[in-house]
Amino acid sequence: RETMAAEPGTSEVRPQHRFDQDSLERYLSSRLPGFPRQPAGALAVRQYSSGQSNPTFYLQKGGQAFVLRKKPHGPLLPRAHKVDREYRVQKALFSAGFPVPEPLLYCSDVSVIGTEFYVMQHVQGRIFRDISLPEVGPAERSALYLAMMETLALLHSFDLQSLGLQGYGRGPGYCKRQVSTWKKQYDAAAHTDIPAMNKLAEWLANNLPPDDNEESLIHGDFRIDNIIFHPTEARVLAVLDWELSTTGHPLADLAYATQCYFWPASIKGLGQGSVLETPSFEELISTYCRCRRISTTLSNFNFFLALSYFKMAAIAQGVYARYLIGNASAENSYEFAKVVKPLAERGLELSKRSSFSSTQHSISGELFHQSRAGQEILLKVKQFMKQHIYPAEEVKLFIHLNTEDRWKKPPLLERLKELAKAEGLWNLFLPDVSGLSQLDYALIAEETGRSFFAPEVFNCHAPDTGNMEVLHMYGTEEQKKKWLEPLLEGKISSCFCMTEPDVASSDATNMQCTVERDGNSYVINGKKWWSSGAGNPNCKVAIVMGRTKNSSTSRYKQHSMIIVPMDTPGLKLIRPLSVFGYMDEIHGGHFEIHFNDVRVPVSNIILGEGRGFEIAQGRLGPGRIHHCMRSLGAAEAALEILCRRAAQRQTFGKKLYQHEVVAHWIAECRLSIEQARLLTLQTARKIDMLGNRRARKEVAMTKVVVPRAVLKVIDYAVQVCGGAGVSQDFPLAFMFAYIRTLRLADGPDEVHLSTIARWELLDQSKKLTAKI
Ligand SMILES: Cc1cc2nc3c(=O)[nH]c(=O)nc-3n(C[C@H](O)[C@H](O)[C@H](O)COP(=O)(O)OP(=O)(O)OC[C@H]3O[C@@H](n4cnc5c(N)ncnc54)[C@H](O)[C@@H]3O)c2cc1C
Repeated sequence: RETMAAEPGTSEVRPQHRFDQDSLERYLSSRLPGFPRQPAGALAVRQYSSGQSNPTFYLQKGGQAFVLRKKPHGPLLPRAHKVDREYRVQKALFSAGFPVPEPLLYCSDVSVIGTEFYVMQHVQGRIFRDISLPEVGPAERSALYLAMMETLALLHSFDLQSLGLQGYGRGPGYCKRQVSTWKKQYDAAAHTDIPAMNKLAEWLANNLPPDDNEESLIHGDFRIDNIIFHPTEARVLAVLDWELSTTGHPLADLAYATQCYFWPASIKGLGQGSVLETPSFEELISTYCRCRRISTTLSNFNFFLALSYFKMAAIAQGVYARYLIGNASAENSYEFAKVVKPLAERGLELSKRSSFSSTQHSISGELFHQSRAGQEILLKVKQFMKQHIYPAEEVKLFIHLNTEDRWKKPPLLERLKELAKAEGLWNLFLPDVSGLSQLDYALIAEETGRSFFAPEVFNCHAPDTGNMEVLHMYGTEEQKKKWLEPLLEGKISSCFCMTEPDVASSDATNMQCTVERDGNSYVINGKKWWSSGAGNPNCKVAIVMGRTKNSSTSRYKQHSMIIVPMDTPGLKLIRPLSVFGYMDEIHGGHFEIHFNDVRVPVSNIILGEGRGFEIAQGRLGPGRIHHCMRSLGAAEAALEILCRRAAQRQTFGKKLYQHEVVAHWIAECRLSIEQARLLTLQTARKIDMLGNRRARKEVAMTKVVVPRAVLKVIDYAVQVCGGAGVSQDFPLAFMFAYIRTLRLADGPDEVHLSTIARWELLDQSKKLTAKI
């Protein structure tokens, strides 16, 4: 016989499952197209160790691999082990493009290997036996679980008729039948009395859901270890083990797939031992509901979870019964006797829970009411981050920063942008386009701020956001068509040129750059620096602020903003500026730009001569809040790094977090983040209710408080990580450099503090006047 390349998870065929391999080989040679005929007697067979029901075998001959599933030998429980049904459902699903192994041949002739069997294609990929997926990082784990949920939603979306599976199930009343089937199976296999099992059966029978006539194709055993994933991507290649598939209520599959979140701590070791923390239960539910376009508030989900536990308990009892008669297909079958009672007890407990929904509650979520659309988009963004952005960051994007192409946009970033756009996660920062409030968007911005790359993927990154706001609010139709539209589509990017090297620009009236009318043109002369994004190869336009000669005496009416295409003669990129040594290439860097007689048409002026300060005020309010929320996302990411490191490393006989000083730092970080977030949300709400101008004091307060709070968190995280914290192995140094600039950019702290004091004094004087 052939020596077999090792197939993970297989062993020699167990004695009780042996069959006539020569007979099988002869049969396959004559019936299975493409099965290698020569040399005879070379078929190698191994048995998969997992799976408690229909024994499954790995077949190999002539470099080709197949999988065979058969009924077990000996007496069997009624209605179980129907391999012909498995074959039929796989065939229908494969034809519909659903990920299942291609079924190749079914044999009802028991004379071949002693029982019915079928053969399917062998799919090469990853199977995770431990549901907590310890072999992958949190981002990949989330991505894999979310892919699994999307696949489940796809399964439930099929129309039975179009699959040709009419009559596959037994009609309406699935839940009722399930309760009675599993009760019968349990009774047939039970060897001791377990009161919780009886009570649970009774509760289920008396609390059947009113919509028990729903009929979708359901899998019946939908778990992560029944899925083959792509070898490197978070993509489902095949769903296995269709023995329990039928038609019925889809929430039964969903509850079964998410039961691990409620798994009793006392049961360990049956592939379900650890509680899954990432992704959360809510995320799985919301992914599923989004894909099926149903509400995330699931009524009667307690019934389905209780049913799941009842079924698990009955299956465990059945496996144990088969073990007692020597007919179980896995080696650890005897352990199943111990789990029946705790499973039944957990089922009873779950039956009493009143509601399950995917709405996540946090202190800020309860105090600040998000719109329904805001909640949904936030959840979609969270999933997108987990499914696409974190895995991309882990494997590709950070590596790109160290290549010679680092000033170019990595193609992966462009692909992610397309994906985000297709999902409608695009231009969320602009209320008139997204329909979101500032409060809604503030929470979304925080989520995207966890990654350096995410804001751009969602077309929500500075300075484009601010420039788009300017053009949207103040641009002419022609300006909008020419520049706003391609910016909104993400086809081009832009920069904003206000700060100058030769004058203190926190007082913008110092500005020296001139914008002078000359016939049908404006001519721009001057030097700018810190023009963020100007080095992006896609940066096609700048909004430039400069001094215009006019008759007004007000210091704040001497300046104008004007649109300057980057390829206008006379505009020259002089040099990129570094930020604590970082060039920030992926965001297009920060450039010094000189303008020498740069001539643009008069139609490029925005709003009109002398209106520059007016525009700057309108531009900076919401933008500052978004920056602050994004940086809170970075603070959360830094605190996560801090806590992980504190739990991993040990000094002087204790884990780092066990030293009280480190524990206090952790607490301080949490205090800072919560306080800063509450202020930011409060400001966002005020902008929503009263507009930018009336929220100026709050905007200034937020702009001072948040960067300070976030820097404090990052600094503690650096301290706890030791030398690693300032190295390229951790993102903390880059985070620190970036957040530190927020205490200068968009106005230094001192300017904002002066603003706050001015408004405070004004408010106090109003109070005094009111008292008099
Ligand atoms: C990473 C980064 C990106 C940037 N991106 C852009 C961009 O895209 N476009 C753009 O135009 N600019 C950008 N800037 C520039 C930024 O907005 C300016 O640096 C900022 O406005 C301060 O101006 P300045 O550097 O000229 O500092 P100055 O005005 O010289 O101020 C220096 C210091 O003086 C003190 N000071 C100032 N005013 C007062 C006061 N009233 N009371 C007490 N002390 C005071 C403060 O401590 C202040 O930090 C960016 C800056 C950085 C670091």
